[in-house]
Amino acid sequence: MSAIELRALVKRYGAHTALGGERGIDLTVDDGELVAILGPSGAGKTTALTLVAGFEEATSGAVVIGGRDVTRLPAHKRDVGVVFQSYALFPHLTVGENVAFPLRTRRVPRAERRERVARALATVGLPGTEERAPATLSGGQQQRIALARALVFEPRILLLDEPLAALDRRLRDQMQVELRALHRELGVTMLLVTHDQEEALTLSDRLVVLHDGAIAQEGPPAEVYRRPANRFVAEFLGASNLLEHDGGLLLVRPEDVRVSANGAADGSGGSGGSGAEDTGVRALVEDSVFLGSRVVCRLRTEDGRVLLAERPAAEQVPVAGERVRASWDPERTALLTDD
Ligand SMILES: Nc1ncnc2c1ncn2[C@@H]1O[C@H](COP(=O)(O)OP(=O)(O)OP(=O)(O)O)[C@@H](O)[C@H]1O
Repeated sequence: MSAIELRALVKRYGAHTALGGERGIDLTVDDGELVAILGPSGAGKTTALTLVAGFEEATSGAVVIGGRDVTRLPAHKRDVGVVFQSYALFPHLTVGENVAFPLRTRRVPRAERRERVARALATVGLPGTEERAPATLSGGQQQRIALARALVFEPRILLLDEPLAALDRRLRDQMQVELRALHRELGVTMLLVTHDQEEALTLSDRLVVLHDGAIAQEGPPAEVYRRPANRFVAEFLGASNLLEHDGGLLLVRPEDVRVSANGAADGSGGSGGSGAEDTGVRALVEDSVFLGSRVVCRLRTEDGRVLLAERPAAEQVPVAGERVRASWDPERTALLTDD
């Protein structure tokens, strides 16, 4: 059964349509799935979550949770846990009291409360912190407490709005891994909102790209990345070379651009050899930027176009001023037609 269903969902604020465009949003999230909603600022991501959570009421359409129409049901009756970017812990309450909060409002008896709080804190890797004040914890720890608070009443669905945005890069990477592990362990359905494409690609089973309140594309992350429906999706998901081709735009991801010394035979080494020579172009290396494990080269083709190539730093990488040949496997490209 599907965990969440959005049916022709629309939210307007006055004359402004925040979500739903002309036809409304249709989206199904399966039981136990982790779906990421990705989009730029103002795309309607938070609006979508607040409608599922019940913090705002839909203008039209329906929200169905576990087969039940909850469109007009208040938030606390929806069996949905929510985690926001700013951990929003109550500063005057201890960690234990913070996590116990949803159990209190649900009138769970004291002894059971204590047990479930301890379990939730252990789940997020912070056992025994009940008596601490939130202010004595790091940002990452506070975010884990917020997660424990959302999990403590064992909701069927967890909504996460930019849950890692306030954390620094290293902690964010670590928490991404932990969130995935938690998702696997608990089997809870997760709907996550982010504007960070890497986070969405890393975390989700399925990706929904929002643009101006409408779904631009949805699908498994690798598929959306490799076969974007249009230019907006292609560029939003990562660096893109877009080349005019037969009345369409040919997408070549920078990591698929091979660079070899000018004039050298291309496609050697048995990498499929499917016509790589046909797509090879001569270019000048304008710049070569070292990124640790990778190097990004900006190439200028003979007809004046810029081409980005991203190569593993372990490879022989060309330097600025070098003349090279750039090529790619046609099978690794996608033709964008609907722009
Ligand atoms: N309470 C509100 N009143 C009026 N307009 C609103 C309200 N909430 C959101 N909007 C508008 O609806 C649109 C979608 O907003 P929303 O917050 O859902 O976008 P978002 O994709 O989450 O963006 P961000 O990544 O910046 O949070 C925006 O144009 C926003 O200004």
